[in-house]
Amino acid sequence: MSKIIYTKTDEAPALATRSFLPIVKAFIKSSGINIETKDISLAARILAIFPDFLSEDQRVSDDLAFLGELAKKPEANIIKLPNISASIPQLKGAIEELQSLGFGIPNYPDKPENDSEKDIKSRYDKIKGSAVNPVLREGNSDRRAPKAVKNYAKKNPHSMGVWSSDSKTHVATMQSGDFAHNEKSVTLPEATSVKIEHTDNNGTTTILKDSFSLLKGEIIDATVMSKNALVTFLDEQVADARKNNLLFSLHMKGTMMKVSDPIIFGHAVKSYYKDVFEKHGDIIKKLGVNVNSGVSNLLNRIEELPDVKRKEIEADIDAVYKNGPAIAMVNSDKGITNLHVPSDVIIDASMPAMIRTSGQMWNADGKLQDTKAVIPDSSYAGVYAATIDFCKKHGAFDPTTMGTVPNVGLMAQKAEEYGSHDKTFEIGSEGIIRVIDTSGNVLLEHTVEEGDIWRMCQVKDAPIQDWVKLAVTRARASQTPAVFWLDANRAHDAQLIEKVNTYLKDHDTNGLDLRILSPVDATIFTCERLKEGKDTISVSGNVLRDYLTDLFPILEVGTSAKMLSIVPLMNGGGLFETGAGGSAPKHVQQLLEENHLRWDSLGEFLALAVSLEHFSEVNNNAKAKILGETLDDATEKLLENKKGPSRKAGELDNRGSHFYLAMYWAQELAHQTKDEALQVEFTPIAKQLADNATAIVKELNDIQGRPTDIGGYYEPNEALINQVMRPSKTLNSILQ
Ligand SMILES: NC(=O)C1=CN([C@@H]2O[C@H](COP(=O)(O)OP(=O)(O)OC[C@H]3O[C@@H](n4cnc5c(N)ncnc54)[C@H](OP(=O)(O)O)[C@@H]3O)[C@@H](O)[C@H]2O)C=CC1
Ligand SMILES: O=C(O)CCC(=O)C(=O)O
Ligand SMILES: [Mg+2]
Repeated sequence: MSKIIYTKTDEAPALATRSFLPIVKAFIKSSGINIETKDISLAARILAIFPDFLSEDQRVSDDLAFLGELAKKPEANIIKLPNISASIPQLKGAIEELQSLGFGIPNYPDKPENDSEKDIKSRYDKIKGSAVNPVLREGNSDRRAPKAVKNYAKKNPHSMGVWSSDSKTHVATMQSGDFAHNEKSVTLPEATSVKIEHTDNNGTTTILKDSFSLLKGEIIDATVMSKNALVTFLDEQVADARKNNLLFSLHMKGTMMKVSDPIIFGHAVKSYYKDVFEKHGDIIKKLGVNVNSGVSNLLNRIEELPDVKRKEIEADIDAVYKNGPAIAMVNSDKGITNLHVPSDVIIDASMPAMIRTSGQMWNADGKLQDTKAVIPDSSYAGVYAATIDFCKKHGAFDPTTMGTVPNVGLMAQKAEEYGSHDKTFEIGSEGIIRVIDTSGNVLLEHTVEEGDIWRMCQVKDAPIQDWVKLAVTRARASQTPAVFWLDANRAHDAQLIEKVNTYLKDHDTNGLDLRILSPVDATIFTCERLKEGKDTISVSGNVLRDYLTDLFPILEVGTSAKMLSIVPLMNGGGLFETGAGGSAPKHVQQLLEENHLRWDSLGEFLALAVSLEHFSEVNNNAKAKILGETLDDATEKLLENKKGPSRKAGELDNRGSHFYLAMYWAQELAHQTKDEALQVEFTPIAKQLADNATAIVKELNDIQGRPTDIGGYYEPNEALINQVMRPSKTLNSILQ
């Protein structure tokens, strides 16, 4: 019999799991549904790849590999919570914590000096960045705001910063020399294998990637970001921000684009702190500073220097801030800047948050200020530029009246840019890069210079067919116009457009409003409709899937955590993601400081309901269907009664909202009449929960306002974390 797999992840979602999962288990126990937990936290993923460094009893199974295989099977039913996509500083933090707990795992070698270190680094690099989602996502993406969520937002709008037409905020992006402008693309007429070669100016050829196979109909593309063009662009933007008194901010995806974007981030660090790097270049080099990990790496490394020298460099860093431009802050109280670590400012969440806040970001004085949003590659920057222009012209969107933008995203089987890590290279020397097939044909070729970033992407044909089908299905089911966000002038998109036109013919599209528009035109079209209260499905590639499923939800309902996020797996299984947002590290901090967890598990409630529905269909289990339906009703009631977590200690938090969900769920089960056994089982439970509501909420709120301890960040202590997340004796005993 199949089961539901629940993932254990990191940070706020993992805390929430300790409170929510016991409730779920108690509710489904009598219905013949098995739930099993798989640990894909950063810590578990590290331990899983170093069995040879661990004692027998410390070893853990590779749950991610297991789930990756499961995702390809029809019986898959996985509830996937957000996990950390680790930047190098986070990875090192996790390693240090695990070592301090007695796990003998090796350090991360920044510059491996022998084969053993190379092996260690390559193992760690597989865990780095976005390493979970691409493995599990064996299907395309269907993300939308459920009606109940949308209605709640209309009645209880979140705050929206006003937009004025004289805002100086703007997007700065490259006009040439970037990935967008250098892209080349072909569709393969037949299956083949290709290798990637670099030939330098002396004719010496190096294999960058050995032969790997490609399928018939697969679209491949390759492109290059010129280092010189990038550095010139960044220098100009720093100067322009200074001149116009704008905050300098950089927005990119250092986690998902884990090879290319940290390099670009490093160039931005060097550009912004140019005076420091010019004056102290030798020492910085000697210290082995890794700029790609952000300015925090420089700050940590100079700690090793004698006081006088360290103070001199610190003074020069301060001078950079003084001479400007001012830099956007992640946390102005703690002096954490936009360039501290590459994982703090992630474009999918950072740009929408800024657009929601009148186009402003925080400066060092803790005040909001107009911003230059630097998005080096121009492939998708125009979407944000067009949204900002729209807000300047029409003012901020109004959550009480605006429409909604569901997304159908092409993402299966590591589609497009997000699958390019193993084919991305920082170029060592001037020359030519070629993608060559087994017959010696050159499929793609670029002239490159030292320091350029070259990458190749693929998207297979079957996922494209599945994506087109999903788009038509959603357009039909919701009777909503759907726009393919594809740019006929972009090499990759031009190939994709041909396929879209071909595969649309496989479906009945009669009466549907389906269009293909460039991302900028699609933004304008969608925003105009959105403002008028009309809905428009965005059908997009993998990067825009990521960007748009934060952009519109954050504007519409305040956070992407409230999204229903389904991945119908191509082999028939279901992957149910919980919301579209991340793991919000600052929520953990608040829990530790004041024992209040403001993480909202709404996305998890929605995901569990669809997972139960899927379970019922696959296993012919009528009870699972009822559990799913009643859970949805309970979620709606939770929204109506405003029992989501508050931001303030002493008020209802994540744990309290779980209690209310449990109570409403029990009440719905007690009221339904389709299954008598469930009704009989849950009637007394509903009564007990309701009778004890005041006491339970008091137990859950009274403990707040004081620091608490869970014994670790990446690998918290199980006993402590369970205690902290389940503090109500009354609730625990009812669940029992
Ligand atoms: N699917 C996955 O596994 C994903 C993982 N990530 C990872 O998450 C981490 C943080 O990413 P980041 O870009 O900061 O994005 P987050 O979504 O974690 O945070 C952005 C902001 O959204 C709000 N928010 C998000 N989720 C919730 C929730 N459930 N309840 C309440 N508020 C919420 C909070 O804002 P506010 O202050 O306005 O309340 C939060 O500060 C990174 O490690 C990233 O790689 C990111 C995206 C998806
Ligand atoms: O996997 C990740 O790092 C983030 C995923 C993400 O942001 C998304 O899918 O929306
Ligand atoms: Mg995202």
